[in-house]
Amino acid sequence: MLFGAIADDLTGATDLSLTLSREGMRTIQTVGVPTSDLDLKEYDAVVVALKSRTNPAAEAVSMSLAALEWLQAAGAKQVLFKYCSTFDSTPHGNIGPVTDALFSRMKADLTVVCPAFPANRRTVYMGNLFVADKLLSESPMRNHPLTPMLDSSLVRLMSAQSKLKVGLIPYEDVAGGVEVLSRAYASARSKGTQVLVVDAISDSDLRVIGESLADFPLITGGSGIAIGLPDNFRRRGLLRDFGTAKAFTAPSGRAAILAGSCSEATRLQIKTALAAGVPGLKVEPRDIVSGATSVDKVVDWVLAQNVAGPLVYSSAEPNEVRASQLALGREHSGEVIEQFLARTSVELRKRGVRKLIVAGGETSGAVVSALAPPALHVGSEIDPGVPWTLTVGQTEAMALALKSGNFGSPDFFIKAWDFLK
Ligand SMILES: Nc1ncnc2c1ncn2[C@@H]1O[C@H](COP(=O)(O)OP(=O)(O)OP(=O)(O)O)[C@@H](O)[C@H]1O
Ligand SMILES: O=C(O)[C@@H](O)C(=O)CO
Repeated sequence: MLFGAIADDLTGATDLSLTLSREGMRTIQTVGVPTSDLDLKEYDAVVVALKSRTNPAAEAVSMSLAALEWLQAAGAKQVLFKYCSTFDSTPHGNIGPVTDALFSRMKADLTVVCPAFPANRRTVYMGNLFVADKLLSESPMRNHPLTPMLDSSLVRLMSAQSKLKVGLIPYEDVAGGVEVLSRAYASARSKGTQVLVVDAISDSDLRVIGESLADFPLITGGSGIAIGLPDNFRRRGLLRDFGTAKAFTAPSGRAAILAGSCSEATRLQIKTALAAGVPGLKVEPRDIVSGATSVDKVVDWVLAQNVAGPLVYSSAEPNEVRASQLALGREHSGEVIEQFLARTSVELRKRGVRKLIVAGGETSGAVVSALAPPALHVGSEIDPGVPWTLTVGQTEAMALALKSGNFGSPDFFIKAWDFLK
C-alpha cells in the first residue's frame, strides 16, 4: 500500500476513491478503521471513511488518529486528510483539530489546505473559497443544516480552528510551477508557518500542486488535491498504471433512493425526479418523533411502487429545516432523520432491495454504518465525485451510490441507474 486517506464522511471518501481510481491507483474504501481480516494486499490506496465531520472535536480526533495508526501500520507512505470541498466545519472544528492532531502525531513540519475541486466548481483564489460564481459564504452553504459556512477566507477559517500557524500560497506561486512552489514552502518553513492554504482554480493547477507535494507526509484537502499525487509514485517507479476503476455487475434485486440531504442540488434533483414521474414520499422529522410515520410504513410504501427506484426523502427548504431545528434542536433533528433513514435501509435490504442511492454525506454515513459492509469497491462514475460502489465482505452484496449533497446533475436520480449494468 502506498497511499492512505482519512475521509471525514462517507460520500467524501467515495469521491476521493473515485479520483484515485481514475488516476490509476487500485483503491478500496473501508467503512471505518479496517479490521484485520479484510485483505487489502491488492490495493495501492486505502481510503478510510469515517463519520467524524460533525462529531465533537475530541471524538473526531481520536477516530482520525486510530485511522492514521492503521494506515501507517499498513505501510502508507503519504496520508491525506480528506474533508469537504466546501470546507464543512464550525469554529470548533473538526478540520482544524484533526489536522493539528495528525500533524503532531506524524511529526510533520508543513502541510497544505486545499479544498479546490474545479470539476464541481469549487475553486480557491487568494485564499477565498468559491462555489461556482459565489464566495462560499454567499453560496447555499450558508444555510447548511449542520455546518453553515459564513466566511470564505480559508486562512481565517483554519486559523480559528487550528493551533498551527496558517499562511497562504497565492495563485502566482502556483502558476509559477513546482520550483516556485518548493521555494515558497521553504520560505514558509523558515518563518515557522505550518499550514499553507494553496490557491487552485483548475485541474492543471492541482496537478502542479500535487507534484510539489511528493515529499509531504501529510496533505489535507478535498478530493481534487489527490489528482496529481498518484503520478509522484509512478515517477518513483512504485506504481504501475492499472487503468481506471472497473465497472461491476450490479446485484439483482429492487432499487430505491433515500435522500436526507437538504442541499440545493439535492432539492433540485428531487424536484426533477418527481416531475419525471418518480414516485416520492416525504418524511418529516416531527412525524418520526410523534410516531405518525414509521420505518415499516415507509418500506411498505417503497415495495408497493411498481417502478424501479422510488424516492424517500426528508430533504426540505431552509425555512422548513429551521422550523424542525427549532422544534427538536439542530443536532437532534438531524440525528432523528439519519437514524430513521438508516433503519429504513436495513429493512429495505431485508426485503430484497439491492440497489440504493443515498443523498447526503451524513445520511450516507448513517446508512452505511447501519448496513455495515466492511468496505466498498469503486465502480463507474455517474457524475464528478459520485461513483457507484459495491459492498465488499458481506454475503448479500449491494450496489450503493453515495451522493454528496451538492453533487450531481439535476437528473441524477433518474440517470444514475443507467450507469449500473
Ligand atoms: N427536514 C429536515 N429537517 C432538519 N434536518 C434535516 C431534515 N432533513 C434532513 N436533515 C438533516 O440534515 C443533515 C443533512 O446532511 P447530509 O450530510 O446528509 O447532507 P448534505 O449536507 O447535503 O450533504 P454533504 O454533507 O454530502 O454535503 C442530516 O443530518 C439530515 O438528517
Ligand atoms: O468534497 C466534497 O464536496 C465531497 O466529497 C464531500 O465531502 C461532501 O460531503
